[in-house]
Amino acid sequence: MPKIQTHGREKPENGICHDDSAPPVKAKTIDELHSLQKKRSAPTTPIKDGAQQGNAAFATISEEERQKLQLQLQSIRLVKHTNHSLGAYQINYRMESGTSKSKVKRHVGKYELGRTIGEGTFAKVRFAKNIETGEPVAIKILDKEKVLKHKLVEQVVVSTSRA
Ligand SMILES: Nc1ncnc2c1ncn2[C@@H]1O[C@H](COP(=O)(O)OP(=O)(O)OP(=O)(O)O)[C@@H](O)[C@H]1O
Repeated sequence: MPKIQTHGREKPENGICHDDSAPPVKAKTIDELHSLQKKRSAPTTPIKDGAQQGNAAFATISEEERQKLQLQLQSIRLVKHTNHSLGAYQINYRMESGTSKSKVKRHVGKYELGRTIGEGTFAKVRFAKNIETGEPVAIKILDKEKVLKHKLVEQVVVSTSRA
């Protein structure tokens, strides 16, 4: 096999090879070297308006793409908001109480509502405590819409009058 020629190259010092392809750095002090490194790593891609408004993530994409991304972000936020503040129980409770309040009631009369302990087809059952006596009870919260839809009002009236 023919030997590979290494014209113009000196023998490696101490067996260590050097990459001589890059031009030598002309810096005499550490500060000069740092400023040269900063200049080299500066962005070369032209920055659009978005970056100037502090929106660097959208700096190198088109206006149409930016709008699409913003829409996606908004819908993600909406889903998160819905999960946190509009759980099934809360919707049911608002229907049952007949109000359009966005806050969930923590009290029903003298009862302080606690965690949900069961769920049926038309109702949720929550743990509650009588704030006067401390007596624990189970409170059934009916889904008004479902009760009306299935014409169960009479049944509900009968069962509550028995209790
Ligand atoms: N007094 C109670 N104490 C403790 N848990 C209860 C009480 N009443 C109901 N639960 C719990 O709540 C769940 C839902 O009760 P609910 O009466 O609404 O429905 P269900 O009769 O069990 O079911 P469905 O309405 O679908 O026939 C029950 O399965 C039970 O686990």
